[in-house]
Amino acid sequence: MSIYRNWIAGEWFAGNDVSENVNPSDLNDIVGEYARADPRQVEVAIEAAAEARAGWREAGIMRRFEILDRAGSEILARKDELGELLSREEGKTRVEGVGEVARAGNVFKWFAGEALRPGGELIESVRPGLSVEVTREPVGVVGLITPWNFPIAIPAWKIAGALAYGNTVVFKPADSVPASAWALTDILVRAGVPGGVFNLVMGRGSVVGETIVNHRDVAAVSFTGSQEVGQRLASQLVGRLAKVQLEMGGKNPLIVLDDAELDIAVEVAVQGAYYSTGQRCTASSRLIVTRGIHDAFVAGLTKRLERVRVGAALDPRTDIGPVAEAKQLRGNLDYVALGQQEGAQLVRGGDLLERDRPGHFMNPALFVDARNDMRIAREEIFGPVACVIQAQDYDDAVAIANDTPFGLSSGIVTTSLKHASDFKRRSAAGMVMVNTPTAGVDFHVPFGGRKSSSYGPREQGRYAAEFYTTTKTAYTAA
Ligand SMILES: NC(=O)C1=CN([C@@H]2O[C@H](COP(=O)(O)OP(=O)(O)OC[C@H]3O[C@@H](n4cnc5c(N)ncnc54)[C@H](OP(=O)(O)O)[C@@H]3O)[C@@H](O)[C@H]2O)C=CC1
Ligand SMILES: O=C(O)CCC(=O)C(=O)O
Repeated sequence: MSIYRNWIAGEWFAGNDVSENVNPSDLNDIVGEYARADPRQVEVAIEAAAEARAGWREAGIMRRFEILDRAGSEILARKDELGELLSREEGKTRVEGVGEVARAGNVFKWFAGEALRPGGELIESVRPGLSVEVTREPVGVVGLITPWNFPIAIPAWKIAGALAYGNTVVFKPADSVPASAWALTDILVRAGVPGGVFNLVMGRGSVVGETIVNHRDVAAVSFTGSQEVGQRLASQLVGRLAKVQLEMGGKNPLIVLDDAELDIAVEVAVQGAYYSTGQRCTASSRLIVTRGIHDAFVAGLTKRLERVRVGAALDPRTDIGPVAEAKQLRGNLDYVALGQQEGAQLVRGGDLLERDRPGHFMNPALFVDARNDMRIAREEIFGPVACVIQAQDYDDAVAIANDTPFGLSSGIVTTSLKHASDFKRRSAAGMVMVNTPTAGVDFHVPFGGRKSSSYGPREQGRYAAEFYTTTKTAYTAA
């Protein structure tokens, strides 16, 4: 098996250490072997990115547009093949894998256009005879650190944004899912991204990630992953006055009101809580249900879960693939045990599933009689585990929904326009959904949350410019 290499300073570099990319649907299937960059190689990548800054700025917006657009076109043209690769390495179903690749392609197309959109303002000065221009400039070398749950879409929205606004990039994907990151790099290289402007450094966070975060030439770091790591990185980065953007966990509430249409409520809950194996920071892990509909909702959801098929990611009959990693599976099972110790009632699933091939399969777990102060209701589990919390009425439901250390996404299922409008206003989350799952977002609008979920400016859409650029105010005397 040939070893996939890192792209550093315009060349493919081998390494002394290699990671095996294992298919979570079949632990005997090795997707590929990927070189891990050593600290010196990461430094070379950063130095190359620093040197490439001026040339990339001068290359101009048409060149940026062409490269990003070309990359987007190839990603879209190869979405089935790349989607299959993604599903093989991460475990989401083929439909989800292909959908994620299409999203990545569209992200590149959108940011290609963004490179061309006019920026800046010409403002009258308060002093006669002066004019003021406010323009945006790239921040410089940007480090991008991404997680395993969206192996191509998250890298895409960070890389495309960084490059569109004229920055150079050092990109570190999660060690367990390098295949999609490598394929994306290969596409960018063939799309014509100049040497040094974009660098791929695969490997472990403790080695590659730390080197990026602590290097003085890295002006900004965009990170998606756990709150624990994100918070630590932020203090290191702020300590040396670098810019930082964090997208971390969620404990997203889905409120179901008495007036909800039951079928819609059940479907929105199943999709939001369990699809993609619950491995989305936007997953609905707290189902907050008012008294009048509670029993019917629990019965409907339990029945619906009987029809959900857990299986190999590439089996067309599968609704929910395996858990992506052994460590994550162990964590999920520990939370299932903890929930029972805390007094919540496990009404379905939560156990390991045997398939014909060895894989990280578990039955989606549903708890009822949970309280919002239980750890299963406060901590991000990041797996197919959801709990139902009963609320007295709408106001009680909103109070419970907002009582969380997180604030990424929230949802409500209701036929009441009054409650829907009110909830959009009162929800303490960065994204609010009405009659649609808390997970699954558009690629051209801001993404991010509040409290412990996010830190720094929003990702995606035009709002991405806040992180990837810095403003300059110029005064000219007539
Ligand atoms: N919001 C989200 O989308 C995500 C949330 N999570 C949450 O985090 C939990 C743990 O998942 P996990 O993958 O371990 O998340 P991590 O936060 O450990 O990993 C996210 C990224 O950060 C890197 N990293 C880890 N340590 C460092 C470091 N010291 N310096 C720089 N980079 C570092 C990782 O590298 P590597 O893994 O390669 O070593 C990976 O690329 C999940 O159970 C879930 O709760 C996880 C993923 C995504
Ligand atoms: O829900 C989505 O579409 C995006 C989720 C996401 O970005 C994440 O889980 O990290």
